[in-house]
Amino acid sequence: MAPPTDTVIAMNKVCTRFGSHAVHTDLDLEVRRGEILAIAGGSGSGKSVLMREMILLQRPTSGSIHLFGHDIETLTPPQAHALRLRWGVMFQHGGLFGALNVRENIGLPLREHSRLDRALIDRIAEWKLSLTGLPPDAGLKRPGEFSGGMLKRASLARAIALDPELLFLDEPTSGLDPDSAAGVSELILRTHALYGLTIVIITHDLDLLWQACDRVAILGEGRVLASGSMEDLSRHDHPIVRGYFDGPRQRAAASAAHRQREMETPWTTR
Ligand SMILES: Nc1ncnc2c1ncn2[C@@H]1O[C@H](COP(=O)(O)OP(=O)(O)OP(=O)(O)O)[C@@H](O)[C@H]1O
Repeated sequence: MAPPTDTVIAMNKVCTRFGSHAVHTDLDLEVRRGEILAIAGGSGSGKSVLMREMILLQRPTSGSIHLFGHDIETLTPPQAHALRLRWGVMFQHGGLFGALNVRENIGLPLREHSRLDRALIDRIAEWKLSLTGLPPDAGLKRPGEFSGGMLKRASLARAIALDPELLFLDEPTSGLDPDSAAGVSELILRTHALYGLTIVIITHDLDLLWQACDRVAILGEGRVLASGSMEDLSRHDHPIVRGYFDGPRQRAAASAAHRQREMETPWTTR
């Protein structure tokens, strides 16, 4: 049966095996239109594999996946191509090409998938770059000249080059100092508010989970152990879920989120 129209991604009874190693054994997950959903879970719990399955880079061993209402098993190559244009992906390590400058990197999806001329593509790339808070001259630099936080911003600019409906962010704050991580977290919220996107984030970052995400799905034991808001999950008693709430770091992240909510800036009203 097709999922409801406000469901962007529906995964049912997904199993994923590599030889005898079962990564997902019975995984159900729904991504709803307009939400920011985080996928969290321990190392090796299958978060990246799950994302690769969502973006058609990998097939599950069994189970069903519907993307924008389309069963991936019945997709023709042109349908798969059309679907791929509806999402943008920010990879963990940026995925920018070192031989191109940052503006050319951001313009790459437009060069591949549109007939716009070079000058217009450059203008659009500069606009996307400015949305991420990078200075105008940043576009002429090579990715190798950027700090970790700047790379994440440039990579986000490329992910939104084609104005996607759906955005995948793989560890968007990993490896960043707390200030840069907070800046990227705020940028995610601003991008979400500006474009009304659906966003799927893979992250371990407690501050990001608390401050930016509508729902969090926690993976473990081959499935989604629990999903809901961080407030909902804080009442869950599975030991892996408790790991996100018990301990000084966990409590500090929760208190910071509560303080932030009280201050209520325009893009942190959730
Ligand atoms: N192509 C592959 N071939 C064989 N095993 C794989 C392959 N891709 C992933 N795996 C295995 O699947 C499991 C889940 O990997 P995955 O990268 O999804 O974990 P993760 O939750 O993203 O972990 P981390 O947080 O450390 O990045 C791991 O045991 C990994 O070794």
